[in-house]
Amino acid sequence: MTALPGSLDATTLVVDLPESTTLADLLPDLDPSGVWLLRGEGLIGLGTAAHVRTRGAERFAELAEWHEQHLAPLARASRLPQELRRIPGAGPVALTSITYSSASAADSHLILPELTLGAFEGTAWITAVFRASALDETFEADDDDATLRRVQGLLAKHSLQLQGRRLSLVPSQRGAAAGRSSGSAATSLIQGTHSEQHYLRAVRAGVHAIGHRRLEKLVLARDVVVAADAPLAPGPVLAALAADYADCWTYLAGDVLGATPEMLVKIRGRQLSARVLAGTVDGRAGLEQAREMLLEDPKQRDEHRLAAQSLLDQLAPVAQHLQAQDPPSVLQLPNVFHLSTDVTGQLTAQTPALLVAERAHPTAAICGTPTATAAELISTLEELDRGAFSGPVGWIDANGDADFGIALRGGILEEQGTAIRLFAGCGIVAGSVPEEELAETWAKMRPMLGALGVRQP
Ligand SMILES: C=C(O[C@H]1C=CC=C(C(=O)O)[C@@H]1O)C(=O)O
Repeated sequence: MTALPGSLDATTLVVDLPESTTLADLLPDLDPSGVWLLRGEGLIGLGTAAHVRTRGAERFAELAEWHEQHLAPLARASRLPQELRRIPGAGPVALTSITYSSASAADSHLILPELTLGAFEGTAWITAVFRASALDETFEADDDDATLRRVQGLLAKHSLQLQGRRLSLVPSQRGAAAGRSSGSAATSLIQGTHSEQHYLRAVRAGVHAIGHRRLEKLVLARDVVVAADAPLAPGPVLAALAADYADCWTYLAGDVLGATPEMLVKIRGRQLSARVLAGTVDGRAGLEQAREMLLEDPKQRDEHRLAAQSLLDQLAPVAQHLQAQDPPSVLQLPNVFHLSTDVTGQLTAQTPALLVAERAHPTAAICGTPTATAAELISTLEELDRGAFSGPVGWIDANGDADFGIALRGGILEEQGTAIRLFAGCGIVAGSVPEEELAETWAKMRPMLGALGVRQP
């Protein structure tokens, strides 16, 4: 585990965004280090004050320990303006992505941005984090003018300015990040780790294993690569996702980015909630047809039931009053429809948020039932390192409030940003048809392919 040592100091200010501008509207002109946005609101991290990287079976525990030792004290030490005190994510906050598997060769990340832009229900703020070692000798922590000068310096570094309370882009910097965007880079689709034939064979083998009662469900994923002739800038790609998939959580943490419709677990004090998805119909179907195909198909209902049940079972040791919506509803997205179950509950003890996420992960929406059997078969049949794909992604604030989505409908930047590996998986149950599952993986990759300007095969 690596992190920047030295003590940290944070300042949070309430700001106004320009007229009719959301955080998402700023994205094309920014070079973010972390993003979490829903319907234009949420968090955009810029730069890095501290970056924790870790791997292996202890990755959740190590990130939780860093949170406890460094982020939690920062909240106690920094003043939060009165109107922000009840806002989740206001003040010092870290963006995180955690690998699906403990065996992954990829890092899990906790990133504390040096500057965070936040917006929630119409209130906007900025949080600046300074490393104490970087403070100049004359700086006095209680000197408001000096603090403001430091904040202005950080804003300028990220092409932003503050005039009174009004936050805006420095006009000459507009389009700076967009200059490196997917729009200006030519992109092409190339094969991922394996061929489509490999995926069809894996699904067949999965159905066979289910037929022999080794397990009830498993989720099999595949990857493709989008190559670019220049480094892709996350800002414009994320802006396109946020515009087209406003009902999904648009995310960036470490090198993973995308727009996910699935919430693994959201924590607010002792309250928790989740949105479990499983069961899919292509978005080209009409709503009425999709409702019938999802709600009245025992195969889809079974696939979904197993996913919802896995979350309830896995959270049971740390939560009480767990309630799952029944029957599930149908979630309509531009590319697909899903069966969806909202879950609510209450934590029984002060379990650290990252350890709650560890409990919840992996659900049968991305692994299977029973979990251990499915996980083992997935690693044999997929022959992929999923990295951050299908792992928890989101943010955690200093008080321990957190959003952990599941990193779906996204990709992982590679080769200094000149390539991005897209992943998609499908729940396989008895009766799954390999060709239909392959088509579903393409439907699930549609958001990223569109944002990257790649025509879908
Ligand atoms: C594993 C993925 O989606 C999961 C979430 C919703 C529906 C799913 C399905 O119907 O197979 C998957 O369980 C993915 O998008 O790669």
